[in-house]
Amino acid sequence: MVDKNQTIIIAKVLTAELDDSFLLEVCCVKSNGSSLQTLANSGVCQVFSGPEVIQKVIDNGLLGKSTGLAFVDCSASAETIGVLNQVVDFGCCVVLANKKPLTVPMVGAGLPVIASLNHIISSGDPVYRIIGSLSGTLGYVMSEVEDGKPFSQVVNAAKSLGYTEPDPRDDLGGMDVARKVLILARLLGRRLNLDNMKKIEDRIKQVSANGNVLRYVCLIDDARCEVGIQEVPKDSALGRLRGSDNVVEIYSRCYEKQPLVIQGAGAGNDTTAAGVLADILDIQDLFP
Ligand SMILES: NC(=O)C1=CN([C@@H]2O[C@H](COP(=O)(O)OP(=O)(O)OC[C@H]3O[C@@H](n4cnc5c(N)ncnc54)[C@H](OP(=O)(O)O)[C@@H]3O)[C@@H](O)[C@H]2O)C=CC1
Ligand SMILES: N[C@@H](CC=O)C(=O)O
Repeated sequence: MVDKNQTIIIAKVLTAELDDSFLLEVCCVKSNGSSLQTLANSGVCQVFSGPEVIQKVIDNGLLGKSTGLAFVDCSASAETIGVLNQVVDFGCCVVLANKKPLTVPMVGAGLPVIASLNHIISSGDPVYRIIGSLSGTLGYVMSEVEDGKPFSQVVNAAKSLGYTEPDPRDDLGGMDVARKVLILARLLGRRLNLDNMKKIEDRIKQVSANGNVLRYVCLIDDARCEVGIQEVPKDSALGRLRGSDNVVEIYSRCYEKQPLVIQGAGAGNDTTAAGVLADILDIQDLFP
């Protein structure tokens, strides 16, 4: 286990399961804002400081596929990309919540968006269009501001509820959604980069009194891959979204008139942790 400053190495990592009570202790230390160093006397682990320890773990072959250990990146950092490349080269299985490497992490937190899309793709069903709202933070902010709450108060609440990225500007500026959409477009075989994404102009001021609402919408079709604020009917699937819910509609040959719809909580610590755990369990069949 690694945070920005320390690495914990469990003594019997290759032979024994991680003890639940120790895991709980680690969670308590982190949520109290204390240092992992406080666990040094637990007798369960050794605690090291500095990034070079991770390199030692890699060099000692602890992260090869044959060890049965997976590498799980729950940071929001681009600094992990070098380590990720190395462990992938060793044949180690990787699970990502981190979107900065721009390769298949979770999209929609615990929602089965990637799994459903992979299912459609592997059945040979061509996907024509994906439309959705994929930011728990922006969904929450928009519906709370609609209800008359002040923007700054709502953004603070979104952060304390665990919806935002560590730096909420990633959500508010649309970059977090842009990463998710790029990841989906790449799954469809589109060779795009973040620079290719078109940002629709801010149209907040133009919302009329005709029953429409603003939603941060993402759209992928043959011609477009775009994210931005759109005015949508209040009674549409997107308009009805409340709180941190995400919704994704997938249109394919089989789902031509009635799209496959995935909807539910798209941000939050619990749903994200459940999604990471599901991904870890999914890869266990790959181990000998
Ligand atoms: N919250 C959500 O609803 C969802 C989040 N995600 C993704 O999960 C990731 C984490 O989000 P969240 O849990 O909210 O963020 P937090 O800031 O709460 O947690 C990030 C953790 O990563 C650690 N970390 C940061 N940089 C490094 C590094 N270079 N090496 C090792 N550890 C590092 C931090 O260490 P330290 O404690 O020392 O700061 C911290 O413990 C993000 O990529 C986000 O996009 C995905 C889906 C939903
Ligand atoms: N910050 C993200 C969390 C999930 O990726 C969001 O608000 O949707």
